[in-house]
Order: sequence, then C-alpha cells, then structure tokens
Amino acid sequence: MDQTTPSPALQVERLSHAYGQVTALDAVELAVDRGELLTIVGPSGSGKTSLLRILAGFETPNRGGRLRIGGKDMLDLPPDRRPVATVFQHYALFPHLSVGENVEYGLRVRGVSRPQRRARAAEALEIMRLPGREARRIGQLSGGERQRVAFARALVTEPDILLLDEPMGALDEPLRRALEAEIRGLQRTLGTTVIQVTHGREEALAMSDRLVVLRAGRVEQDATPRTVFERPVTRFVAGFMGLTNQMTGRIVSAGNGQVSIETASGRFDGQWSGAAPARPGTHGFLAVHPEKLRLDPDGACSNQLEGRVVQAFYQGLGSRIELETEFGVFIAISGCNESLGGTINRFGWTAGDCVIGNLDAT
Ligand SMILES: Nc1ncnc2c1ncn2[C@@H]1O[C@H](COP(=O)(O)OP(=O)(O)OP(=O)(O)O)[C@@H](O)[C@H]1O
Repeated sequence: MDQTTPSPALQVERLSHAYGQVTALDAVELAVDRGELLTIVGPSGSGKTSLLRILAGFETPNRGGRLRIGGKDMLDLPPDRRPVATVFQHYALFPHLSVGENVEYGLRVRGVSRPQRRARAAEALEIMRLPGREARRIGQLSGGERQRVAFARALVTEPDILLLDEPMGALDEPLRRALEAEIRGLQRTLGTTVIQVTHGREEALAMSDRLVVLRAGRVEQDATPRTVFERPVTRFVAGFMGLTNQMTGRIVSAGNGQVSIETASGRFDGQWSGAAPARPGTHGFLAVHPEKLRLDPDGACSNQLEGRVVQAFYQGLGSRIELETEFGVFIAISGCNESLGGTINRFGWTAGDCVIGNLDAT
C-alpha cells in the first residue's frame, strides 16, 4: 500500500462464519473509511448481528477471512483489546451500579486512574446531554436516558469504531429521531467511524453515508443510500427498499440507461439499475415504488396496466390501494380517500419512476 494513503478504518476480507450447518456469513468483503457512518441492513437471519459480533470480538469466524482495524489484524485480539465499543439494543448496563460507575466501567478495566475516570465520565455524560447524573441508579432513568448512558459508556473509551446493534430498537418514535440526530452529530463532531445494524429503512436512508445490504450472509449491494434506493441492483434489494410492485420479462432494448422489458402484456420502460450492462434477450425485472403509481395516468406514463381494486385502506393523508393485476397485487398510495372497492382502474407510472435490472438467479 502507498505509504501516504492512510489505511481504511476497517477492512473485512472473505469473512465466513457458520453455526453448525447454518452459514451465517459467506465471504463478506467490506471496507469502511475513517469517519464514515455505515449501516448494515438485511432481513432477519441475513447475518447482520453475526458480522457485528465478529467485528467486536465476541465471535471468532470459523470459516476463514481477515479483519483489520486501522491496518492491524484483529482476529487474535479479545474484545477489550480492540479499538471498538459496542452499544446494544438492550443497553447492557449494570443495574447495580450507578450511572457514573457504568460509564467509567470500560476505563476501570483498562486500569485508568480514578480522577481521570471521573473526569472522562463527566465529559462523556456532558456530550450525551446527561450532565451531573453520575449518582443516579440505572432504574431511575427512562429508556431514552439509559440508551444515552450506554452511548456515554461506549464513547468514554474513545473507540476508533463505534458499533451499534439496533441501538434504537427499544425506543419510541420521537426518542429514535432525537437519538438519530445525536448519533449523526457525534459522528461528525468527534469524527468517529460508526457501523450500525438497523431494521429501520427510513433510519438507514436518513442517517448513513453508505448502506450494505446483506442477504443470506452475502453482500448484495454496497453503495450510498440514494443509489441503493434509486438503483437497487437486484430484485431482492428493490423489494427490500420498498419497490414492491414488480414484474418480470425479457430485456428487449438498452441504451443510454433506458431499458425496456417485453412481458405477456406488452412493453414497459424504465431506468437500468443492474450492476453489469443490460443485455437484450436476458430476463429482467421491473420494480416501482407504491408512491410512484398514478391512478389517473396521463401521457407521461408510458407504462400502464389495469387492476381491480381488492382492498383500500384509509391512512389519513390518503389511501393504500391494492390492485389485482396479471402480475399479482400492486400497491398504490393515493391521495384520494373515496371508496374504490371492486372497480377496475387503469393506472400507470413513468419510465423515470421505475427501475429495470437483471433477474436474480433465485
Ligand atoms: N448462536 C447461534 N446458533 C446457531 N445459529 C445461529 C446463532 N446465531 C445466529 N444463528 C443463525 O445464523 C444466521 C445469521 O444470524 P444473525 O443473528 O447474524 O442474523 P441477523 O441478520 O442479525 O438477524 P436478525 O435481524 O433477526 O437479528 C441465522 O440463520 C441464524 O439463525
């Protein structure tokens, strides 16, 4: 490596792990830059927690691979010798210790002197907007405050990398939003590299510099949130990002990023989103987000279909409408709240509002 180029904060190479016969991670490759906020998403069982536990040192990969942090090999080091700190969904605070003792804990095991521990814990609590709470018992704090103590306890050791495992999973919506902003602020002001796992799609899109989508232990896409949302490389990623209205067909033309697929019901146009160039004649998928369907399609909607309204749910600002089409059920979010049950509707969407990609192997 070029001596002048600083090594990435974290490098994972061909990391594989199994629990008995169950493959949890399959040749995962990952590089995270210093100061980056990377979010790992994926369905339940895709390997997110396993990956985070291996990074933290709580699990050792048993099918090979490499892990380097700041250019140094980590796999032989125990958790407390790695420059990382983890915040879990369920706080993992010591209930019998005070707030101050909880925050100081990581420094105590590292042999830091008492006055220094005190000063650094006070500083971390200040950053987490809990100044002067050292003497409180954990049981006297709200869920949001406990999670902020957990963050203070992680930050006090000045980790190079902060690992967050669903840190907001147990919090309600307003607290989530507040903590989201706090994490983003911390990451920017302290320059800490953050790697988090979350189930919240909006949270992942809003907070992250980069998203990694895991599927069955493999990295399916690794890109900016915008790219993953607007250019999902596979049908799976499209569905995971909420582009749940999908059809399949044969790719018939390709050029300038515009592609068409031929289906039993005619031709549909969209933006190419595959990782490799489009190849006419191969199988492809088209995916479009429910918000992009228009129930009164005009000339701009080169893609049009007919559907019978099977369900319509009132949602306050509009309705969620399920339309039975020859490609299965399509969902539209409509601004109108009238009852549409049983009616046949022609609906459509523009080529710019949908993506077309290679059909997954599975
Ligand atoms: N201790 C374990 N023993 C056996 N199998 C395990 C163990 N931990 C995880 N697994 C399996 O490994 C796979 C990956 O699990 P992992 O917990 O990493 O997924 P995840 O993406 O974090 O899931 P979730 O979103 O549900 O937390 C799953 O098939 C899971 O059942």
